[in-house]
Amino acid sequence: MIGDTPAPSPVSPAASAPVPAASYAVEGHGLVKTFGSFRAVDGIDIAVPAGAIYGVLGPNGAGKTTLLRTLLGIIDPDEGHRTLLGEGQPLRMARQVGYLPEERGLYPSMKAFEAIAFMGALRGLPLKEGRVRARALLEGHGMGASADKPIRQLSKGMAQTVQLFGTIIHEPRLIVLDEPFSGLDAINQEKLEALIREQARQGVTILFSTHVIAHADRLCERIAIVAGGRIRFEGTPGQARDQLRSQVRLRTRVSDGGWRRALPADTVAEDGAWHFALPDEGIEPLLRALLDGQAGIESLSIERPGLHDAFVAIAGAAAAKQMQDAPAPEEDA
Ligand SMILES: Nc1ncnc2c1ncn2[C@@H]1O[C@H](COP(=O)(O)OP(=O)(O)OP(=O)(O)O)[C@@H](O)[C@H]1O
Repeated sequence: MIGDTPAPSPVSPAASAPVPAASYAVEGHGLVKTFGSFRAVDGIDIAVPAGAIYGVLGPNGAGKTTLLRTLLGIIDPDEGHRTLLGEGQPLRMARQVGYLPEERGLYPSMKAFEAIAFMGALRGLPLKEGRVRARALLEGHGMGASADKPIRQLSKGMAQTVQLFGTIIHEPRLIVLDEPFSGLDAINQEKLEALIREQARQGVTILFSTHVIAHADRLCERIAIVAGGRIRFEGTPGQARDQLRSQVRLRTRVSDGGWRRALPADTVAEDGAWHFALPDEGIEPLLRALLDGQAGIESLSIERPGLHDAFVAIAGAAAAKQMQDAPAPEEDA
């Protein structure tokens, strides 16, 4: 579910109306970053629409962190150029960006609200204002009792939430989160998803990397699937799924008859059921043949492929094996 954030229309990229350049919060063109002879980012074009929740999805070592750092201006590309909030020199926009790096780190003896205010100060927010906002953020998210506790007394999930609050305290226009869900339990993952949606509702652009398909599926209006330093797919999760055909599972009481000629050529019999991809013409002609032939339909299901199936088809089974899937949280608050 994408919350109340306006989503781009779910049409194929070819049919999409061109988005005006100013509507992109982040753009990268022909980006290449090598470490020695290794191309960690190998010719990437990316455009993140302003206001979108955008996921960069890929296995460990795919180049996600290097891509995010390159887009942010933390490292310079060997080739290509990027634009952050319309600015060709990304670091100039640092105060309007919130960045949660993959390596987390807070001063253990600092109080939670001070840590948040301190991170805001690094992005230009006056400390006094930061302290007020930090307390409000903590209280607003049920963590008021932890405001004066030193970081070392917080649980890992709470400390990560504090760092996240420090990432957004200066009210950035763009939030970039590198693997924000890793190390969080299901409840804190759910809270983080809610926070991301809340920011997006306020018009903030969210760009995050993940190797958990379920998060991208639930949150993102658009995704880029990255493997081996390249983008293998870019579009909506629905468009990714559309790369595969829906799968039909049919059980019949009668096992043979003239109606079997109507089964598609790719049909396989397994576990007492017929399995095949949904034909282009739909299920209706087959249904007619089954009814006319008195096949005795016991069950029929048509399943749309999940994003995980699409990921396997796009990035390959080896890359998919390295993806870690998380349990789906309960419905959103
Ligand atoms: N500073 C560096 N020097 C040498 N190699 C690097 C450097 N940074 C990244 N790499 C290599 O580039 C590749 C891509 O790394 P990157 O961290 O961008 O991937 P990732 O998709 O974010 O994966 P992970 O989630 O594991 O960090 C990896 O093989 C990594 O070892």
